[in-house]
Amino acid sequence: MKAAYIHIPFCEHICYYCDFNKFFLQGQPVDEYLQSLFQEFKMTFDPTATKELETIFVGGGTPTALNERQLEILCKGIRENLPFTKGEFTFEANPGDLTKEKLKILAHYGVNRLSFGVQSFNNDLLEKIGRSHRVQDVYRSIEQAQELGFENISIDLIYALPQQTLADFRDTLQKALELNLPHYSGYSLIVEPKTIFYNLMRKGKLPLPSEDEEADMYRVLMEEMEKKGLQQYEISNFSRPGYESKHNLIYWNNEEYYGFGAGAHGYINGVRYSNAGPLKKYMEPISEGERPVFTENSPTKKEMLEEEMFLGLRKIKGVSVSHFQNKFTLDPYQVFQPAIKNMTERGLLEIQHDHIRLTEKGRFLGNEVFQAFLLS
Ligand SMILES: C[S@@+](CC[C@H](N)C(=O)[O-])C[C@H]1O[C@@H](n2cnc3c(N)ncnc32)[C@H](O)[C@@H]1O
Ligand SMILES: C[S@@+](CC[C@H](N)C(=O)[O-])C[C@H]1O[C@@H](n2cnc3c(N)ncnc32)[C@H](O)[C@@H]1O
Ligand code: SF4
Repeated sequence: MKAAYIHIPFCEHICYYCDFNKFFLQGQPVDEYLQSLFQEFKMTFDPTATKELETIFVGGGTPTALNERQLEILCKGIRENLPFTKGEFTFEANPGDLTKEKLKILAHYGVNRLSFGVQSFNNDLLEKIGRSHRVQDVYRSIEQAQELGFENISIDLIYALPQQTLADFRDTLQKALELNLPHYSGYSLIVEPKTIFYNLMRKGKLPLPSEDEEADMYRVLMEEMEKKGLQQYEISNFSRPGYESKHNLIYWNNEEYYGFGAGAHGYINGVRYSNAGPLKKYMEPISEGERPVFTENSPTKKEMLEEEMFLGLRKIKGVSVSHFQNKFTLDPYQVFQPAIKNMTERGLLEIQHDHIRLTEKGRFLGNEVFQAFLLS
């Protein structure tokens, strides 16, 4: 394992679309939570399997919702408990909550990549989706971060938001690209059960763009990124060469990683697991010296073959046939013969030298392609 994900499940407000594991910050036992995290590092980390981590990703929730004191404790605890010297160290940040002091703390502890949850450059839309930050906060936070020497900065955008038009999305994209950042993510809105948006949708009160409009937005996203020299390297991710997210590539390459924190998932020594999400259920076992694992599953060979394909096909480069053969001593063309044939005939998949990959049309219908790779 050369990657670690660390989950900070606190937010200063709850966005209408979000179903990640998170709790309203006020009144939460944040200090205790951080101590539990460090205990979890100690009881989970396997020094024989990992000499040095190559990537650390601190996500949430909102890691930057912690106050300065807590943020410093978190960074210090990470550096004291996990072996890491020179790799990619990402923190997710909410544009509104990142003060100069907090940025200085992150810089001091070697954080070298920031991923901002910007979502949109339209203040009306930001309000409608329940964000607390406004466009001005984005500019301020990014400027401050750059002044302090952060240059590997990414922003997340969401499209197909309620009442969003193609013209609006174009405008957001243009403003995002004017910032000249080395990395962008563009996600289409997923209306997840138990979110405020889901309830509105059930009542018929969520005016979403049509599927065609959503596809148009995705097309424009890809076109505009390309025009700016940002290479698409995954269905939703674009970067200047060399600025791909190394951490996320580890997921798509179907490699193992540690997952620490409430609700985090990990993949260690052949076992995929997820931690308990509720804070009490996460912290209690740890206080008794046990890992807070909630679900555990050791993928069978068949599941591993499937995962290799549907994770790998998310990358624009696709799945390397020779790597697949070396890893599994099986030929993907044989294992997945019907799926490859069918999806190629439908123009959703193509073979390029050593790689099996989605066609441009396939990128719009990724889920359909991934499903075809489930072995019966
Ligand atoms: C879990 S959030 C954490 C980042 C930080 N808390 C923030 O919101 O700024 C990570 C990213 O996932 C994306 N995301 C979250 N919920 C989504 C949804 N329902 N549909 C599409 N994208 C979503 C957003 O772009 C968000 O920035
Ligand atoms: C949606 S992605 C956004 C990544 C961002 N676009 C970037 O380039 O760095 C990040 C979110 O995925 C979730 N996530 C990532 N890895 C995770 C893991 N191992 N366990 C649980 N959640 C994870 C977290 O909610 C995190 O905030
Ligand atoms: S999108 Fe980010 S800030 Fe909003 S509720 Fe989810 S984790 Fe918190």
